[in-house]
Amino acid sequence: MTINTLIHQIKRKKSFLCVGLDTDLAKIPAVLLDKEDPIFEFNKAIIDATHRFAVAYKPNIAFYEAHGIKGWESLKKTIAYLNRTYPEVFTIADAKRGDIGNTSTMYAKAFFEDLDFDSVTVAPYMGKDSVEPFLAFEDKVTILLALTSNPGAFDFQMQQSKEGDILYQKVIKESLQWNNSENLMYVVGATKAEFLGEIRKLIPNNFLLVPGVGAQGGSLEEVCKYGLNDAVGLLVNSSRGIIYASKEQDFADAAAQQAEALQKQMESILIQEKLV
Ligand SMILES: O=C(O)c1cc(=O)[nH]c(=O)n1[C@@H]1O[C@H](COP(=O)(O)O)[C@@H](O)[C@H]1O
Repeated sequence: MTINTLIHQIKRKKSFLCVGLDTDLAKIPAVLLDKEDPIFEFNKAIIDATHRFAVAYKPNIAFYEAHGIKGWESLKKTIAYLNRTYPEVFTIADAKRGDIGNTSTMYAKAFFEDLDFDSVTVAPYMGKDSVEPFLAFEDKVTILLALTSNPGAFDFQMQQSKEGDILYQKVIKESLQWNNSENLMYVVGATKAEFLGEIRKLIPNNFLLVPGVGAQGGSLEEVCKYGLNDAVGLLVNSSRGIIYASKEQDFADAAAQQAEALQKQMESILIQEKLV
């Protein structure tokens, strides 16, 4: 899916919600555990219940890899279901990959060709040659970690060099020089909303993937205040806050209610900002 199609979907659904599929067997309803593939059954029910309110889905690959071949099969079935049933949604493989060039090419093939995700999250710290193999897929989107939501973001990303550059800002500035940088999105944690104004000065047009509302305590209003641009420019992710709204049989309805509540907040902000 192109970024223009994503923008069209955001305006149509009046939502920039991304639902995170961080599916944990210890947290899903017990009734599903007897099924042949509980992770897929859970994901399918969540997707069917929430797709009206969301424009993107983001399976976090760790939750699948933890179960070996069976987990990878659940992931394959989930992305195939999304692509077949809801081709209008944007899909994100949250894999946080990046390695020497030939290895990155193989990661890119895994997520873009074999699994056919629209995008993948990539860690920038091995530099240009580790990211360009992802950018070489011109019809796909590479999502670079800029300023992450976790407390450890201050360990390295916020460090200032002698020349005065802050590391996450250097990552953004340098990456704009790379081939096909128009296919880049950036991760900025909702817990770091106060930095979004500065970030928007560097990248007024790129989309930002913003995780950290809900369970991590980030505020949607704060994120929108500094992060919105003329094309909306935001995908705000919530995982646990939506998918684990109930551990009972009503889990899908409960997830839909949480997704709808976020969508309604987004809709009123979009209307207020005259973006829809
Ligand atoms: O790349 C990400 O999506 C990501 C980056 C970041 O800075 N912080 C962050 O929480 N994430 C991911 O976003 C999701 C957040 O989940 P919840 O806190 O449950 O909404 C998890 O899958 C995280 O791995």
